[in-house]
Amino acid sequence: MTSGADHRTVPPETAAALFGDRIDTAARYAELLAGAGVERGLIGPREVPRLWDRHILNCAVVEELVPHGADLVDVGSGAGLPGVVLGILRPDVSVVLLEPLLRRTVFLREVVASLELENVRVERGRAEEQKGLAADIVTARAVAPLTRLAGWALPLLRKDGSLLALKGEQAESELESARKELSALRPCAADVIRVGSGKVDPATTVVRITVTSESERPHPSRRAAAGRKKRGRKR
Ligand SMILES: C[S@@+](CC[C@H](N)C(=O)[O-])C[C@H]1O[C@@H](n2cnc3c(N)ncnc32)[C@H](O)[C@@H]1O
Repeated sequence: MTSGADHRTVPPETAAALFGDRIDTAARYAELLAGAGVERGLIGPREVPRLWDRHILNCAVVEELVPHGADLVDVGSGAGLPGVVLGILRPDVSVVLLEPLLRRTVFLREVVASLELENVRVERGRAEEQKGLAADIVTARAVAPLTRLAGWALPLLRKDGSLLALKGEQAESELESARKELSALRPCAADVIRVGSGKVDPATTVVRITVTSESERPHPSRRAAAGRKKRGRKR
């Protein structure tokens, strides 16, 4: 994959502070997004001047919520946000970029190879169809409404693992209206946090949903059957 230097993708000072010795790799990713990413329609041309502030840095600050050595699945990775950014910043974290669309997985594979990201791999598929993935962290940005997203992500998580959904200003109200459905999916705790204050403006809003039990909540019909069985035994 070729990439031309583009003055609009020169990293701002805040980027150097956040990425440290990974800044050159992050800058190459910005060039790939602005070049092949735009040419192939993975990112809109109008996003190029705000690639760093609105996309890369906004995703990078989520890094502080990712435990050391975590297995991370980025659902609906698209052009690699936030998964590629987190993979660049955190070589200790194993990242799976999960994306159903062929065109996007081709781009993602080229990015991973070009940036030599040994801790990142690409899986083509839909989140709700995954059987073999087990994660400590699932990330998602601009993929689906919270309840649908949680329905896909919570089964992928180990106990104490978290879904980190990057959301906009409506995060609190979205979470409040989703709470009942969330607890029916799997025992979990949820909150809204803002990360990166002083590093990005505005700070990134994340809905965090943490799985609090090993087992999945049984399907209501199975719960009813189990109840009948128990009552039957007493008689
Ligand atoms: C609006 S894009 C966002 C891409 C990227 N996360 C970002 O913030 O730029 C939504 C992405 O989710 C993917 N997607 C849609 N349904 C999905 C599913 N069921 N499982 C996994 N990914 C899905 C789409 O193919 C698309 O790449």
